[in-house]
Amino acid sequence: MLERVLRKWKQYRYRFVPWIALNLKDRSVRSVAEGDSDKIVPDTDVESNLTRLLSAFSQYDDREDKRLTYTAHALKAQQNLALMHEVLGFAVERHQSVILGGGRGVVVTAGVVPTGSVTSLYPGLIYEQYEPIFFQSLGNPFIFRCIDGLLIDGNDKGISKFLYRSCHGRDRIGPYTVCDDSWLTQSPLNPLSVGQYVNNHNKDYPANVAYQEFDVPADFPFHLRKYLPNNFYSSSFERSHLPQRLTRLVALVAVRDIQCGEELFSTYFTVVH
Ligand SMILES: C[S@@+](CC[C@H](N)C(=O)[O-])C[C@H]1O[C@@H](n2cnc3c(N)ncnc32)[C@H](O)[C@@H]1O
Repeated sequence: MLERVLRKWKQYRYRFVPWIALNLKDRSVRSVAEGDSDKIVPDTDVESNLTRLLSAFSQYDDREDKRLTYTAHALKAQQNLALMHEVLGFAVERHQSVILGGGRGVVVTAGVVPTGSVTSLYPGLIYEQYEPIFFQSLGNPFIFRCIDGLLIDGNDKGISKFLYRSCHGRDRIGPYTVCDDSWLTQSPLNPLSVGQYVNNHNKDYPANVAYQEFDVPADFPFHLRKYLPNNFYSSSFERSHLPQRLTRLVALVAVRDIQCGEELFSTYFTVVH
């Protein structure tokens, strides 16, 4: 009996550690097959969705990554939100959740999201299982666990914010940045980077998006990397013995059409069979 319980427990690829500890009684799970096959749509679709949108941002952007003034930053964020609507046919933004006590959530503020679209991305600093994340994880509800054990810290405050900014600066190549840190502000320059605010579904609000993990291939256009909201905690030198991936992204993919005004809800629990 105990063995069965333990086996079942180990099968959980729980996404948010503190949340699962407090809400076991409310759980409902999304099943995925063995391996990393949590694919809602082919990875190539995720990549083409992204490159289409990021290329549109890039067309209106300077090549070099200068620090913007507060006003210029806010204007660019608004411009990119409008471009998102134009290119993808919808826009999403942070908003008070419809769930009482649910804090912030993410809402479709324009257009309709077609099934299979990338609605948002889960931003943050990526840790290997053996890397030190203890202090960052204290009281932090934003640690996302990937199916293969990688952890993504999507907290936009405190030590998490400090570490992301520091790795963002470390990995600059001359004047160019290889990831985006504007998701740490109120106005992300890539409006997709709000997936960390998506709340867990409940019986009144079933899940309308699901997490899909995606490794960015080495031939991803360099000039678009500055819009990607993830980076590794360890440097490329420290990672030289590991599988080569530019970064890990977690896309929240629509599992049905989502209308304007609806909030996005995911499933924080995933069982791998
Ligand atoms: C990843 S964060 C999501 C963003 C969060 N709502 C916020 O305001 O920052 C996870 C936390 O959101 C809250 N949350 C998520 N789903 C919820 C739900 N269905 N009902 C109430 N609170 C929820 C819990 O506090 C959880 O620890």
